[in-house]
Amino acid sequence: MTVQRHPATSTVPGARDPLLSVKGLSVLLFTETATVRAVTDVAYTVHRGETLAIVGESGSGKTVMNLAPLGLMPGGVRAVVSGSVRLSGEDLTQASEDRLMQVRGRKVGVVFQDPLSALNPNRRVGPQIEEVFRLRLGLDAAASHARAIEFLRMVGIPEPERRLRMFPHEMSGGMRQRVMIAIAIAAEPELLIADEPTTALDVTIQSQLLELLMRLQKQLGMAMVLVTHDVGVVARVADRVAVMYAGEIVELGTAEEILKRPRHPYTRALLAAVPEPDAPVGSRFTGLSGSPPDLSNPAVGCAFAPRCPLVQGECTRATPMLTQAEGSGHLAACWVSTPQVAERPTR
Ligand SMILES: Nc1ncnc2c1ncn2[C@@H]1O[C@H](COP(=O)(O)OP(=O)(O)OP(=O)(O)O)[C@@H](O)[C@H]1O
Repeated sequence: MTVQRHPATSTVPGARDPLLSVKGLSVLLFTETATVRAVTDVAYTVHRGETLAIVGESGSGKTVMNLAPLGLMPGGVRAVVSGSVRLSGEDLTQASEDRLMQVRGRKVGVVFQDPLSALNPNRRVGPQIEEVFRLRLGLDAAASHARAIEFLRMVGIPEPERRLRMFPHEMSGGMRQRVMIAIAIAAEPELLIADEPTTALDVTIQSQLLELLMRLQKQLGMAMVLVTHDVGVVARVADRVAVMYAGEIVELGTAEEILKRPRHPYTRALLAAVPEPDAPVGSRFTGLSGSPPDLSNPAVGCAFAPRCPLVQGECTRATPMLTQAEGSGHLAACWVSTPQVAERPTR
């Protein structure tokens, strides 16, 4: 087996420079009818070998935050990215399109929710995987074929030679997702971004795929950013959690802190229906009453204020910045729950 851990992954999270360091990241999307402030001034880090879960309601900016800096915007919408996104020190916001393509293939692997949209339905699976090894690693046809078999085995697909001859629609959803995972890790990336990788599957398959991701992460020494709606997944997999609301990170801390002692009223509301910190996989965050704000027309103050049970005067006057609570590494952006919170400069 040629697959090995990245050498630096014996690092304890926090002990060295982060693998990914995001600062002041904002993303504007220009649609035909509006300018959407999809992500506003977010900052976070991901250390080697660590798993950061990103949670938040639909439309809160989780996908755009992760994919726009890599030049991957669904629907071909024009995205303007500002701030810095450093991967092993290299600022991706300054990278050329060619360089981003290399980064996507070799340094960062991406697994999407729907593998059917990422696989070509008209081609057998084998050539699609083999192509990845040829293009990303420069292997010849025989070596690519051997590697494809090796990687299908690694992601738990039995009889890989036979599966390589199948079309995507001949496989189950879980198996297709395993194929996507094999493609994402083909170049043994340092970072795996998994955007709701198990959402469309039944709970047993979800659990198996999570086990697989956790095993591969250890084996390859990858860091993982996992976008999820499932509190059970967070409890099982995440080291740290970032909670997003209306394009902003409103709370950031260890999984234990966030699940046991959430500070932001939004996080508390999300967790309300599943308060046990060791919720089983399949326990989704709740639907909250009210709707998130229109990101093409942001209001003054805290974006959650119109839905917040703790709202007070300050909340509709100024935007709270993500601020560390005294004596902990746990950050929240809330005037009420985090007394030392700072005001965000006007946008
Ligand atoms: N291709 C696109 N064209 C126009 N607007 C988009 C596009 N993709 C995302 N957006 C907008 O950007 C904002 C953030 O969307 P994003 O997909 O990042 O949210 P999300 O939190 O990942 O949601 P979900 O959990 O449903 O995947 C939303 O207002 C969304 O409508």
